[in-house]
Amino acid sequence: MKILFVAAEVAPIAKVGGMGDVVGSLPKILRKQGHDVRIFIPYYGFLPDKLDIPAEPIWWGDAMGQEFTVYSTLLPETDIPLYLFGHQTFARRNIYGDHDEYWRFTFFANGGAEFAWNYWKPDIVHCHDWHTGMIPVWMHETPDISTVFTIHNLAYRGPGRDLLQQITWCPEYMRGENAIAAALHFANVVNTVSPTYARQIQTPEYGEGLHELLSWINDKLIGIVNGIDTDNYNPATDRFIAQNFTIQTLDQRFRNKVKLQEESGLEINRSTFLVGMVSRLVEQKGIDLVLQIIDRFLGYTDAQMVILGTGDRNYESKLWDISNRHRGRISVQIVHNEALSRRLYSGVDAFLMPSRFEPCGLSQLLAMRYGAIPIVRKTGGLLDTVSFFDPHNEQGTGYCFDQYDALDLYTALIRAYEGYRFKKDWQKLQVRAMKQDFSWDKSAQKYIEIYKQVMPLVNISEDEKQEIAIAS
Ligand SMILES: Nc1ncnc2c1ncn2[C@@H]1O[C@H](COP(=O)(O)OP(=O)(O)O[C@H]2O[C@H](CO)[C@@H](O)[C@H](O)[C@H]2O)[C@@H](O)[C@H]1O
Repeated sequence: MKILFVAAEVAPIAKVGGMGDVVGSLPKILRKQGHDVRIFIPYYGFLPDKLDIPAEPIWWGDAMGQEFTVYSTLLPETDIPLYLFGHQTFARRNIYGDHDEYWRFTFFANGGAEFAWNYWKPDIVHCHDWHTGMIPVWMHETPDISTVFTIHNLAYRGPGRDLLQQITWCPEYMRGENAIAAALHFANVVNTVSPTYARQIQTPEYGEGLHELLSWINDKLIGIVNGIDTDNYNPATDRFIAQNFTIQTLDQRFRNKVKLQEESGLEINRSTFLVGMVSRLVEQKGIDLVLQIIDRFLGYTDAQMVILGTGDRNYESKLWDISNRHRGRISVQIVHNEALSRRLYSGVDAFLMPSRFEPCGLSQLLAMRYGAIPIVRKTGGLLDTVSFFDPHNEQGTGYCFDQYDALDLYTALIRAYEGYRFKKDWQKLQVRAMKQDFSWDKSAQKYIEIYKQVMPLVNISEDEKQEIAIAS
């Protein structure tokens, strides 16, 4: 099958959060399975620092009354063709946060559709989040291209219908009040990134105002849990961490902790309980709960914390204030730093993720991969990927709490703090967490199934049709 991924982010060259990880890792597995997967992203101003891009474009196009160019290169260290949508609106060095965000990503999506119609025609355009929400609308009358739309974050719904009508071709028949809603109506299949979240978004509490529409389309809505790139994120070979280790050499892991304490200005002590967070600092991630309990937690225990993240100014400055009050006990790093994130995953004892909602979450998977025990709220993908630690039966992989409530979080943190004193049990818990299979293998298979389901009939050869008939 020929599949074009269209997205605003791709790791490792243009990543803000988890969507970038997915777009950077799933295509590798799909290509290994013999599918021709290619990626289309904006040509951001910082990309020439990160990869070789030929000076000459491969294609010129028009969308929304503007000309654009497309450049062709490869995703670093892969054979995946990467197409860059070139226009000066993307020449800036940031991905998000500008006043014209709705315009420029709708323009990008339109460019992606033009590219798929006119230059490299895929069987399926796989669209990611609101930035690409209009593609299923534009494509739905193209008989030889189908669309899959993945919701990584429903909280961002993109431009409303009025703006879309002003800036782009928004056909009369289009339904949906914003870019995401339009995608939900017109994509051939919609998925989100865990089964629990796929159910939750059909309720008013999690549906961001779209729960009725999501329930209505539920026969084409599925949840597929994310994987991680286990070659790239491997504690045995990771070149960014101080000490490589495996399950067999877990006793060496403390060197990463000491290094992290040193690097973050914390008191160096390998037996102090160290909790970490790597997160976008936004409402979704439960930062307000953390702010409510942090003084008490540091006051009543001798634990330490390292927080790495960027996001809302308000959260950034409150965390910064706290770090000034508890010097040597908590380190707050307001930067986006991939290498430091790996040193954090490999050095902390426990990893905190008290999300208000969580479509899947990759950070808890990375934490487990690196032997850090997750402390999570039981919601969305966190519920699907972290199981309750039961020391008596030696089961479970982390500490979980139910309610979005500061006391519940505090109790879970204290349980983990106490649990850490029982070194043997803790080590068994680490081994169980590290043994979990978070590779893409199973989930990639599920994506292949949905691609097959929506494969345009006109693109299927007679032989393949016969195979399908036999199989069904
Ligand atoms: N300051 C920083 N420095 C370095 N690295 C940082 C960082 N802040 C975050 N990261 C990295 O960004 C990624 C975050 O991924 P998550 O999936 O946990 O959350 P996110 O909300 O961004 O993703 C959304 O999309 C993904 C993908 O579908 C869903 O899993 C998730 O639930 C949904 O909210 C991790 O790789 C993490 O290490």
